[in-house]
Amino acid sequence: MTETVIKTDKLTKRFGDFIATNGITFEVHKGEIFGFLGANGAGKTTAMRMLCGLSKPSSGSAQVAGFDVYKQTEQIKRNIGYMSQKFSLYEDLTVVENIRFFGGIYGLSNADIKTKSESLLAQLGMESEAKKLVGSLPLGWKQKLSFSVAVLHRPKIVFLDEPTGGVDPVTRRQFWNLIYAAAQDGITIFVTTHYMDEAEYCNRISIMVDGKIEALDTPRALKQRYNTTTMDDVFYQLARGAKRSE
Ligand SMILES: Nc1ncnc2c1ncn2[C@@H]1O[C@H](COP(=O)(O)OP(=O)(O)OP(=O)(O)O)[C@@H](O)[C@H]1O
Repeated sequence: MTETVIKTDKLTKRFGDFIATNGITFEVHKGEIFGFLGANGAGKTTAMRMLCGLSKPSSGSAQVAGFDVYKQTEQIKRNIGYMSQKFSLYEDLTVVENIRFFGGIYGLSNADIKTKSESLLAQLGMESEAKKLVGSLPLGWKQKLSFSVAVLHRPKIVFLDEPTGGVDPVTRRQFWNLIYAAAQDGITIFVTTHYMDEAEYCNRISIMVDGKIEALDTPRALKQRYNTTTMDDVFYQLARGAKRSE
């Protein structure tokens, strides 16, 4: 039977009178690559912050890795990885110092950190960059490194908020190879993106419009339902009626 690692029921976040995330209900399964799409301001980051235990919902319920988002936020944080375009590594530490630092935060032993950093650097082909400052690396490398660090402690789920923003298609493709490898290892991937080619790489996608999930299915089923051949067009058909966009 498929294991459910995220389960929400009418999850809602209000800011005063404004409903940023409006009653979303969905499930994500173990090892799935789940795309969380929506136009700017649709409510994706707000929803993701609640799932990561960083923001308390106004109403509804959610369990992440089996833990409750109201009462068990510390357990949630220990079982997830998180990466956003805005939060990255320490630019003034070297590659290997960053790996050591985050390994320590995640509670890995020194021996484990050493083995993991060697295999991580080999996987990324970054052995000769180990002693370089992260700040001196190209953005695409930083993002790949940042992802690898976010899964260093082998979390059950990794949340990625627009992880590939601003990099070229080749680098984005390489980044997705890392995502596939992590998913193969049983890590569930929850990813927001504005790139529709990336949406195609997901097992299932939800599309949010003005705080609500308007569609949720495989890319293939969504294209059939909206009678089109591209995710771009599915997205456009759903999002064109959106009242919010920034
Ligand atoms: N702390 C807050 N107080 C008031 N309004 C907020 C707050 N955080 C977010 N919002 C509003 O909630 C709405 C949803 O924002 P959110 O950042 O979740 O959207 P998003 O789908 O992640 O958009 P983007 O793709 O631009 O990151 C926006 O209209 C935003 O202005």
